[in-house]
Amino acid sequence: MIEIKGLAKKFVVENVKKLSDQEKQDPRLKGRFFHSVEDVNFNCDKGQVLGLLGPNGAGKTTTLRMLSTAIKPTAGSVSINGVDILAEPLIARRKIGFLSGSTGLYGRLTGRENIEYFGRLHGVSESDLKYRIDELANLLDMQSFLDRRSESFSTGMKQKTSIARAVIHQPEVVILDEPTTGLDIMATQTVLDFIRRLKAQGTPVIFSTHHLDEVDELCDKVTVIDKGRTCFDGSLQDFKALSAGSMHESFLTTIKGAA
Ligand SMILES: Nc1ncnc2c1ncn2[C@@H]1O[C@H](COP(=O)(O)OP(=O)(O)OP(=O)(O)O)[C@@H](O)[C@H]1O
Repeated sequence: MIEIKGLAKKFVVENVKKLSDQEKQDPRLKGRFFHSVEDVNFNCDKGQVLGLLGPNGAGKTTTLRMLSTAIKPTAGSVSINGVDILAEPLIARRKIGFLSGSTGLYGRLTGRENIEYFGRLHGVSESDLKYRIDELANLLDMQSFLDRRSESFSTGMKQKTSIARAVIHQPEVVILDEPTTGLDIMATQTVLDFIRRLKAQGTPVIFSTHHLDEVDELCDKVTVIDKGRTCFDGSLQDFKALSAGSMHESFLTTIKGAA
């Protein structure tokens, strides 16, 4: 179980002139600080999949980067199965599998070598590593390119390799930032099936997306963030019930309600 309470993150703005017009008018800009995330709350239980939604710039990536321990919150708490990630970041890091939107692979290494490298960093034994990589390559349909240098990979190949790398150590919680962005229909389905399998194994999965059909297909829970604040947090059924029409209408209702 992962529990997020009152999460906040502000960044120093070096030069206000460099902000976009939208950011200059954003109420989160306060003096020298841009408060990207102001008050985010949600939790995700064993075997649940949570879809994190929100307009561009809402604070989804900043939130997920805090959960992954990549950046430190200004305020709030995150606990994973009772471990406070701020108090014990090293222990927490082993419990988390994180796919960032900009995860770079080492181009000179093959897909397999990239995954092995991360596995070793996480202390996975050599025998487990071989077994796990074979298993992940099967699940993510990677056999045809696994032993090629990753510099020549397509977007889908890179994303599958990055996902395998993120979960090589069998984390207790999986966090994926827009895992299907830029993927074709087949690769998207492979990634969605993979998330479904994590759920079946009891692993909580939190993923951000702009695709409401994916949320409908996979999620038990929905959290909507707008301007750095949680404006909806509930079950998929409750989210759908916000509107008699489509999920798009439900989404717009949560955003309008927050305005
Ligand atoms: N290091 C930083 N310094 C200053 N501002 C930042 C920094 N990182 C993010 N921001 C700002 O915080 C806001 C939230 O950004 P974030 O990337 O979390 O949004 P998002 O919801 O993931 O958006 P998208 O859907 O477009 O990916 C944006 O206005 C962004 O420019």
